[in-house]
Amino acid sequence: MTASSPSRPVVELDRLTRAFGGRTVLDGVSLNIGRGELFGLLGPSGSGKTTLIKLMTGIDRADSGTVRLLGERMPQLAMLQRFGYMAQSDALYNELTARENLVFFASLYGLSGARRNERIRAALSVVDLLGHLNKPVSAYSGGMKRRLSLAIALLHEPELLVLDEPTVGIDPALRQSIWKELLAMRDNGTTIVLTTHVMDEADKCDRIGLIRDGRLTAVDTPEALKARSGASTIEEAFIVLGGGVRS
Ligand SMILES: Nc1ncnc2c1ncn2[C@@H]1O[C@H](COP(=O)(O)OP(=O)(O)OP(=O)(O)O)[C@@H](O)[C@H]1O
Repeated sequence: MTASSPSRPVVELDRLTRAFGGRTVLDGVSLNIGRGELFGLLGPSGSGKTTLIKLMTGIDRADSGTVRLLGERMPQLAMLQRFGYMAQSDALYNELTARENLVFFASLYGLSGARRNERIRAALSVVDLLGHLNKPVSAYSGGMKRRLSLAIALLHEPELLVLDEPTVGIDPALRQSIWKELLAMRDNGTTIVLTTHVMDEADKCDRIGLIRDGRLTAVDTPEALKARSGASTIEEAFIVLGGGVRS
């Protein structure tokens, strides 16, 4: 299979291990995610979700194991143009306006001219920030900063989106419209990997990975996880299948 083979998984994680100060935080995580899949990582606080996302995107390096995104071995700087990443803490320039932030990231992604302006408007419209384009980010609320971070991740229409808690701090109406957009992108073939604590969001994913103490305890569709655990909700399935309760 070549790196760009359409049948090759978009995300390939093989036996990833990561320890901090002698404490193992990820313990042999292997996972494949296919093209056009919406995959949710669900786990209690401290279970290793963000660490896994950081290894996936090349922000951090595994102690052992390998990561391939879109067939390419990570970490690799050139890959930044091929996926969109939204970190848990917003990586924004506070002294710049939203537009200036977007122009900066657009240049990193190689977007310019009319196409750049068109993509800036489209991404801001998804997160309902068009009316705040020229405000400095320092005047944004926490939720607005999350929304701008999401717009940056979507800016270059990447074939893979990796989103760490994308809807935290976002009100329910906008959360719903963002989910509509995510599902539409998935339907158009975008692969999406996200972390969430919101059970009804997990239910919307094609597959969910339950993570606890740095291990994937179950990976399946929401329906199959519920059936397997005899639960009627993802929340119950999560507890039965070793996801534990969020501390
Ligand atoms: N750079 C680091 N140095 C030391 N410990 C770390 C580091 N990064 C993460 N950890 C530890 O690794 C564990 C997993 O953290 P991680 O952020 O991946 O969890 P999480 O599942 O994303 O949690 P949350 O849902 O609260 O964001 C935690 O115990 C955390 O304290």
